[in-house]
Amino acid sequence: MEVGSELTMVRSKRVVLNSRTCPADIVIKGGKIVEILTDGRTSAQTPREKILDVGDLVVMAGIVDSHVHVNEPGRTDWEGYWTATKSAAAGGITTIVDMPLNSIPPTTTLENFQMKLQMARGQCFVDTAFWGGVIPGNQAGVPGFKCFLIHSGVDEFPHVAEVDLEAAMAELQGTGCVLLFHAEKELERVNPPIHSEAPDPRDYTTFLNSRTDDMELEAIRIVIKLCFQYRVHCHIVHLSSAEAVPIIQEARKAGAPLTVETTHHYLSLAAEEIPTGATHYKCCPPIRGRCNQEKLWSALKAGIIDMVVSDHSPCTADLKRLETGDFMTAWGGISSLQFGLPLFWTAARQRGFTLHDTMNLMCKNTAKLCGIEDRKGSLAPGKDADLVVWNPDKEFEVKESIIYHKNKLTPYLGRRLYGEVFITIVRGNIVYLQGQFPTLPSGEHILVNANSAT
Ligand SMILES: NC(=O)NC(NC(N)=O)C(=O)[O-]
Ligand SMILES: [Zn+2]
Ligand SMILES: [Zn+2]
Repeated sequence: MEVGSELTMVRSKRVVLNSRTCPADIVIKGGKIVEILTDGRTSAQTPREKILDVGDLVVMAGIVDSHVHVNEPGRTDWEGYWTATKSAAAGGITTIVDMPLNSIPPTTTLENFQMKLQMARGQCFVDTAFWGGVIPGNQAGVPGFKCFLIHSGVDEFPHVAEVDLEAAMAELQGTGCVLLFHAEKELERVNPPIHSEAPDPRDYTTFLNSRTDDMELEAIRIVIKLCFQYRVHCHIVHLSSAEAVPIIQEARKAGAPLTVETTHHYLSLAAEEIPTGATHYKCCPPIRGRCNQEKLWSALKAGIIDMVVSDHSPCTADLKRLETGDFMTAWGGISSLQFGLPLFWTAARQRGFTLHDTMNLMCKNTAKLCGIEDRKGSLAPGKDADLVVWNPDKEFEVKESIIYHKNKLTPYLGRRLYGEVFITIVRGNIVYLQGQFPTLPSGEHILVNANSAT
């Protein structure tokens, strides 16, 4: 079986279905799943050609990573569609959803959106969807939105004030669209800590103390208030502080249309292990302590956190300031797109999470957030034949030679992970086969609209 070929059936002894993991034949036609045959059933449609039998390898719905910064156009040297979607394919991710910032121009107008689509065309190894962006004054209608309550890290994507949010949410009322929040807020410090001498910027705790839990908590309180006030689906991206879990839980119990994600960094890394000057670990909100990490895992297990994404946010190596190790001026963002599944699984398998939980947290719920669950995120007749074939029991090392995204600078270099991806299939096409890629990318561009995939 060679890369690029269009399959007609995938057979495995371990297919992750909605209710169980079992032997099954997935019959594919025209890029769609037409039948899933279990319990030894065959059907008249069982095809005779292009059958891929993967034996005991796990077959799961392709991952939908709803939080990826592809910085093309404008900062393609940070990350572009070719390298980002190649990295996604190598990681079993069959759809990425591109954030509206770090590209120049940002996706804050329909015209800028058209430009993004143009740049993505013919460069995508996997399907690519797009979020729009809300910044002060642009409450124009674009599908699905992201906004910041604190400086975004790039000047061309300013953060919003509550008054901007009120306008945006009034515009969104009744549209079924979701508003995503980078929920951190600068706080006036009544009596700021007086330091005898300036804290060392190379020391991770200096950065950690500049992005405290209460900055997330205050921002999330505002999101919850607006969520109730306007009854618009609000989504908190990359939750880092577990201190916010109780108020999120309480708001959801009270019926707030609120969802929340966390990222692989907060689940796999802890402040205590970040070396001095290791600015490739810098992201906003920051990676917090081990105790916080355990509470995030508990919230994930309890279903209070709905999904796990990468927040792949690369930049050029120089912006990471590794030579000075200055956390305060280094770019905030971690590269990790390709390793999401093994990162999550390596830790989750020890905490009693199942393959089924993994599919829910990384495929089904993220597809639902983006309004593309009718065609992505789980295995069922009628859905796109997006599959990842992987071995949960196979350990491998993150080596620079296997990293496909542009910025090879990731905190996970050298780490040994469980869950090697072998084959990635997008709409019936093999787009990755153990280190090989098709000559022509096959990804298509999906407009993210909470109402429908167009
Ligand atoms: N401009 C960014 O890419 N920001 C991102 N940076 C992080 N997470 O450190 C983000 O998601 O906020
Ligand atoms: Zn963010
Ligand atoms: Zn982000």
